[in-house]
Amino acid sequence: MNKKRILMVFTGGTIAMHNDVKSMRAIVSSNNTNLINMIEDSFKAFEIDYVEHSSFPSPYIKPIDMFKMAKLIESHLEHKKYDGVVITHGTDTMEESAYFFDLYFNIETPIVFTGAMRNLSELGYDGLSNIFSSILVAASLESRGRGVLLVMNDEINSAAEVMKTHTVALDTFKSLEFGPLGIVDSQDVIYYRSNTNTKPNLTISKLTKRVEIIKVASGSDSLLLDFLVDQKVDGIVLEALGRGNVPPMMVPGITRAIENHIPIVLTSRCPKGRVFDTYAYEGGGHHLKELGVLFSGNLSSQKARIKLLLALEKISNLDELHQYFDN
Ligand SMILES: NC(=O)C[C@H](N)C(=O)O
Repeated sequence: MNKKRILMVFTGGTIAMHNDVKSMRAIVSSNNTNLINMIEDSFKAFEIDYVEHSSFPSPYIKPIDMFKMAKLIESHLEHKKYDGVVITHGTDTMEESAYFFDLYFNIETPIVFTGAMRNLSELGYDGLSNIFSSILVAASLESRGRGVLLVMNDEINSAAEVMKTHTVALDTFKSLEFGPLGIVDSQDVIYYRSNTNTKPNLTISKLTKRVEIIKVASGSDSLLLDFLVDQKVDGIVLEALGRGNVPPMMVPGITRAIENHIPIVLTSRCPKGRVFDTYAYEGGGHHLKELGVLFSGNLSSQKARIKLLLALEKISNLDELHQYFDN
């Protein structure tokens, strides 16, 4: 039987780090040779091609890097047939890169993100088992057409739903609202449900915009909104209160941004649930909707930012942007 063929792309993160002997704190490894040797020893049942893209701690990864990675993977997939793709990535911004890819790619081939919470020097390094489960998921026919996936701790999550929820725990990645799509158990890839998201096709040919996030708190006013309008950013995501409400002192800033053709996307600082136009008081969701604010369902602010960055490359008209967000 032919071996399944996997494309593995290294981008960095704790999965490829080790402890500095002096400080005993994690530092980036200069190459992935150790990791590749471990993979080669363990996974002889697969044919794996390796791409050493980078060794970034993931806080260094910018949206433009995500775009370049997506292009690179696209060109590999055009030149050779793969059963699946596995991308190793730092966990801090993994949910953003994975969601970027989810919006960008419109293919059946499984793309799986994975990483580690413990580095190569630490007891209980979880990188190898995460890579193993990810290869199994990427090679599984059951994974085709499910969008981009994130596999850690033997759980399979959808890039559109998943979030890093714990600073250090091995089971940090959770789809808080819906639970995992499935699991890996004794080398079996088992799916329990289908994805909830209907994703717009946001395959883009360039990435040029700047979108910032403002977190709303009690007493927030228009200071940060005014600053971003003055800076001429291309879009603003508000991580608002509860169902999607802001203090009335923010309304002048929101109005000014929209008058300056800067789209505003509404998310909630609650980790679960949709934003909705329930409240008609000044600054309430209904009022914000009347002002022209875009609603982003149950996306986190960091994912809504990625969606707006991509959407703005396709469209700048507010009415048409509503098509990408109001669902
Ligand atoms: N577990 C990790 O990978 C965290 C690391 N700071 C990173 O995102 O690169």
